[in-house]
Amino acid sequence: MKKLSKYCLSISGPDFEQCSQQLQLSEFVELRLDLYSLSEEELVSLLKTPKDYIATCRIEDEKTSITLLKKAIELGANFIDVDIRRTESFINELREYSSRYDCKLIISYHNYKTTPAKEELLSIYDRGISFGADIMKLATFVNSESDNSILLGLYSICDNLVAFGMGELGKISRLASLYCGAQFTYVSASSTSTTASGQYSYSEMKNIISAINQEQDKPISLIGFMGVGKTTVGDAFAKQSKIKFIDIDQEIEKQTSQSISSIFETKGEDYFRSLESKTLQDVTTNPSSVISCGGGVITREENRIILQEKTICIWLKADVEYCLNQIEGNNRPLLEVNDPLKKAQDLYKSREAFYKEVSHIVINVKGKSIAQICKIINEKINKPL
Ligand SMILES: O=C1C[C@@](O)(C(=O)O)C[C@@H](O)[C@@H]1O
Ligand SMILES: [Mg+2]
Repeated sequence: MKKLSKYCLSISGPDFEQCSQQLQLSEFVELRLDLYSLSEEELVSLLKTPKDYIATCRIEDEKTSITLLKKAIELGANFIDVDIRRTESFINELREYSSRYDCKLIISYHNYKTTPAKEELLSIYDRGISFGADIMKLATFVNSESDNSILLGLYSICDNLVAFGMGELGKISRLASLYCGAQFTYVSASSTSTTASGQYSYSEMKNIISAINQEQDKPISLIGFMGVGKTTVGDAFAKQSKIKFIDIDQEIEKQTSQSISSIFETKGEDYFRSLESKTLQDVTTNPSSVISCGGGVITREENRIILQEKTICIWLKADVEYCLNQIEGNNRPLLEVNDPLKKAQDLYKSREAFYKEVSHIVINVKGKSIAQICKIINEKINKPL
């Protein structure tokens, strides 16, 4: 099945103009056919919308409801929502009809007063599934925090479930359900056009989730001592994730047509650090990339601010001996001294606190393969939504 948006905007209407306006807001909507007053022509135009939608009709009269829902099925509904309290023949007829089209069946249970005990909800769930529900929806009124636990606890037992609480106290379960396994959650067009109590508006829900996931639109930066494997890991991770790889040192060498050692030699470390800052500032504007930094990038405050605020900063951590071992034979200008180990240890000591301060994620790399490190990065940065 096609991947749906996580937010199902319940269109409250009631007239055609309002429906059309609200429809603009989301790629996935619920058409509450019982709430609108539309002409035949307007209804057909609404049901022909290219958006993904659930058609719901809570009109008592089963005949009228069946006619409207069948029309929706014919005109492109992705789902129809049928209340479990309907007669068996009503449910069977619509299940049979929807199965002839590319339309799934949601069977829903609502309780506007309370949240029944877990056992009762489970038996309602089982009944819905046995009627042929593709998704079983349980929406109950939440009177205490423990009602939220009951509803959310069902996700660990039931598949194809959308369960959440109504009312002010249930609000949080509408958000949390997405993190428990719900395929989608219902939202409203605005705080004044909710179709049930406790719904977040579409923009509220999006804002909350993007605040939770705030790092996601940022590039990944790798910091850590020279030789720890930032370039190798960064390159491998970028290839595997099909995103851009940027190595700051390589970038500077490209731009100046000079090697890092020769920049150090001819222009000095301060000059190099300025180039590094400028490059870091430029490359951190690209969200889908991995940026491998030089080991000393954190010595400048302006760089630390950029890394912390504009990137998901990962510290690849290992002791100095391990790092020196890795770079044996490589040309590292800062270690062109009589006692490189001592120099490296001093450098590490002066930088360690900065690595720690700036990084959002720390990975101990010693004894791990590149593939293992990439896997850990993936696990740590991947958010469910
Ligand atoms: O059943 C549901 C869920 C809902 O009741 C809610 O609480 O968001 C809103 C209804 O429009 C929809 O059919
Ligand atoms: Mg490097």
